[in-house]
Amino acid sequence: MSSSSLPHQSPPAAKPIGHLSALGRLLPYIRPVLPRLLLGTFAALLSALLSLATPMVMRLLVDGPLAAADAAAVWPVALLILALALGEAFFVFMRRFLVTLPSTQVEATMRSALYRKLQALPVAFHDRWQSGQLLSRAVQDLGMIRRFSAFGAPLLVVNAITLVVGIVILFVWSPLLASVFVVLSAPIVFVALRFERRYFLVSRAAQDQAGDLATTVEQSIHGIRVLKAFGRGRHALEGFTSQASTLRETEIDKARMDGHLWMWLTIVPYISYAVCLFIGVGLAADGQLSVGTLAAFFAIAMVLNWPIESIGFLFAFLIDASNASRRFHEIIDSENTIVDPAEPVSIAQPRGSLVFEDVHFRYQDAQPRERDLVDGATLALEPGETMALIGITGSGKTTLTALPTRLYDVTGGRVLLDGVDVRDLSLTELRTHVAMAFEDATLFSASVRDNVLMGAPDASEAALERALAIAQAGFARDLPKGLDTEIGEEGLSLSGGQRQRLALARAVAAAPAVLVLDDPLSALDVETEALVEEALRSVLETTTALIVAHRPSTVQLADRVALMRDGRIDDVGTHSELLARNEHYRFVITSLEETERDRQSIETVTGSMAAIDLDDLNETSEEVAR
Ligand SMILES: Nc1ncnc2c1ncn2[C@@H]1O[C@H](COP(=O)(O)OP(=O)(O)OP(=O)(O)O)[C@@H](O)[C@H]1O
Repeated sequence: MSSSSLPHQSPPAAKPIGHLSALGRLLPYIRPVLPRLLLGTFAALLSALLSLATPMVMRLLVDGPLAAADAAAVWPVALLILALALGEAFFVFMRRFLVTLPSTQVEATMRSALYRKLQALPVAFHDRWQSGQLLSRAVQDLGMIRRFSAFGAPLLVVNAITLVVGIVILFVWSPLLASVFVVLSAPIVFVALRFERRYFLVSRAAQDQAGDLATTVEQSIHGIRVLKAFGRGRHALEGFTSQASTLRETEIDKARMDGHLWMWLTIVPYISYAVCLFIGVGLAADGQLSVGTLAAFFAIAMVLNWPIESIGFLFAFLIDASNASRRFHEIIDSENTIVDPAEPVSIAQPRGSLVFEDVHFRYQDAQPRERDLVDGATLALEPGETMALIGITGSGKTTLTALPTRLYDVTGGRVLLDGVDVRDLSLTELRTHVAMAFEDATLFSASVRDNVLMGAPDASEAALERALAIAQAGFARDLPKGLDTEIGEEGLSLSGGQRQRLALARAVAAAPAVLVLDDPLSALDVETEALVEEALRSVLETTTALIVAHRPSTVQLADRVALMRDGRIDDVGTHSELLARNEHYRFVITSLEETERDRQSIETVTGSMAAIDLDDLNETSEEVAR
């Protein structure tokens, strides 16, 4: 899927909800730490109010001891100003101390909630969302929300209150000067509104672009072997650089808008001060205003300078945080369609009968005119039966095998386990009864033991040994720390065949009633595959198995074979029955045999090449050269 077609990547055309509503949605996460955050905000408010008190004391100083030339009276006032400054510093410290802890807790709680949701959301959700978009929400957006709750929000509240209190003081001292100051500062509101409209879109675009960039990094690291093998490093770098410069331009756009707003927020108040100074000096000269009041008026106006100037970045901060909240809630609000039923049925002793009953399935992004990918598949597996599933590529085999464990839900028909619709079982119980191994064997950054026992953490050591033996994964014991060896991210330090064998051991260790294997032996060489198949027979005697087969030898492992064609089960029977009666089956088997022959010849050639002595090769080439 092309990245540009993903719905979450482009900024929304219109604001779905306002900034305050978007931030209000964070309340459930903030509520537990709200008292402490409010206390921090209160400390910040006290420090701001103390900063306003200083000019008031100065006014007393100028109109009192200074006007009366009373030097002795200056000292107590100076000490009072010092005390106010110390008080202000103390409350600044208290604000930081009080808000840091709760804001990190908000971030951690939200991150856990996001991770829990991502785990619960169905595979169909993950098909549509790029990993980088999820990653950037989990890291960048939540960091933004933490900083806003610790710093932005308290400062916004405090600065707003400081501004109001400061303006009220100005009005008390000189209604005329205060009115001039307020009226001349009014254009700031229009500038801010214009800024809000434009900044909202650019801020959202930057956050989405950061997500795209994270996706690119993730993909290139994930696919580093392919990039290196095909010499595509430069191409990947060019793509990354182009994305990075797009993000840079967007960030510059943001900074430019911020800078413009900041400029107006600086210019406009200073024009107001200049006019006020002009009028104020006139008033003082006429004796309508004391010199102390005029000095204090400007001292207050200067204190208000910061709350006014900070509106710019705090407003930008608020928009960034509200966008971060929207992006977070886009995940949290995603509907999880694959959930436990209201009243789950339980199967105490599963026998392992698996039935597909007129099953239909189509992916979410399928076009309306396309037929269903699984288009009325009906298939019954008896308890303990091993059924191979074959068909030409794209016939829907992998998709069908994803339905019993509810990786996807059927869009029509039913999948029954021991006669119970799989949607009526709790997901935990269902996935205990049905285990899967995929062709693409994913392992985690954990020990071999933890990887294998993922589906059965309480399994005994004997069960673990048995699973490893069946999957021919004895090599794991020879790793540096045996089964406690940590395997690298996604098991990339192991060979493809080794990873597949561990993934198969994981499915076997889960001791399920039904085993669904989607071509899990494809990376094994012929001999190892034969050994695994032989060992699997012992498991498969008691376990129902549905095995997607791409090799004739896997087909022979099965009791019966189901032939899938155009999303339906075309025929079911033993290998020889189908060979005798079904032409399409013969065609599929022939093509599997041809593919297998090609594979074996490649293996033989690779094996012989490995056996050639390099000295012989050198001698031969020298002879050829001669
Ligand atoms: N997550 C997905 N979203 C949309 N379409 C998908 C998705 N996964 C598979 N498809 C499409 O479904 C079709 C059938 O895929 P599926 O993997 O089930 O076939 P298959 O028979 O297992 O093929 P193969 O033998 O090559 O593995 C393909 O055309 C594929 O493009």
